Amino acid sequence: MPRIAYFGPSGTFTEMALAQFEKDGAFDGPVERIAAPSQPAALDRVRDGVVDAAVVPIESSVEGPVPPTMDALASGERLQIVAETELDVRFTILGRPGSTLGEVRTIRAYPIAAAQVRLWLERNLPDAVLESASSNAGAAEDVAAGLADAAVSTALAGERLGLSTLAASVADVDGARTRFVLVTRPAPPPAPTGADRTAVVLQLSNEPGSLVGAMSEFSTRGIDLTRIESRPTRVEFGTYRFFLDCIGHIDDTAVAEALKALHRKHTVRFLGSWPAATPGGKRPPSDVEASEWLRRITAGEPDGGK
Ligand SMILES: O=C(O)C(=O)C[C@]1(C(=O)O)C=C[C@@H](O)C=C1
Repeated sequence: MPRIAYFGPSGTFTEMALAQFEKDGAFDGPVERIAAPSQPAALDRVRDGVVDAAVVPIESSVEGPVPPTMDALASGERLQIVAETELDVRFTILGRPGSTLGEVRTIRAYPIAAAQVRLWLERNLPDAVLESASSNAGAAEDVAAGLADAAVSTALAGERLGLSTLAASVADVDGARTRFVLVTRPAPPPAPTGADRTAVVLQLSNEPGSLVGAMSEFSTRGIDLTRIESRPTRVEFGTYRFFLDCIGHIDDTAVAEALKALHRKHTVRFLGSWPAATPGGKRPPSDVEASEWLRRITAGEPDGGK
């Protein structure tokens, strides 16, 4: 049975994302779910071979990148993203049974969750002290242990721990979604579907124009970049890594050519090509017609007039 780590403890959105991958048939059969205390810990278990894969959150439509995931993918042994799924994110405010919202003096939240309910907290719990928790389900465990009065959490965590719902469907931004990825040790990427995403991390040489030059490897080939993030290298002040996502698969000639061109000049970490959960954006141009033209002219045949 495959062993799959996830950012836990049990009851996180990340566990729901793993359940979604299971439902979508990402694994051959049942899996053993293994909770990890953080995203880097989940990914290290993949590196150590303790688990076959890990599920981690990577991007929120409200808060953007999930930094611990990005940093853990950029350093250490290379891992590869093989699938993604997206979930609607609405939080449940949990308290101990019998408690009310009016009694809440301290509330715990995972920072990325807190940022998604800031306005709600200002309006509904203006005097409560906000404290940091290790995850959404970790916040609920803290309430169950008596460390805080309330948690910004999930309904699933509330059910598991027998807590009361003080407020349901809490979100500052309607339609908020988070994207989660399934990560394995390096392996041949899943076959192209025509609606794929490719991700790399670039370590650019510190020269004028190197970022523009890297971007132009994509733009001149008609490749649609869907995300650009920078994170400090943490080695030298003022040096950054760039995370780039584009539409297309490494089997698409345009994408492969762009990555080869980047590799010639910079350090490129390939994070994978995998099917996009919500197809969109412009596919890279096909290479079929141009290759056929090249074949004709090198075979001494008429060039087709184009
Ligand atoms: O999986 C969880 O429940 C988490 O605590 C993580 C996480 C995240 O890091 O984005 C997941 C979804 C929400 O966007 C808020 C928090």
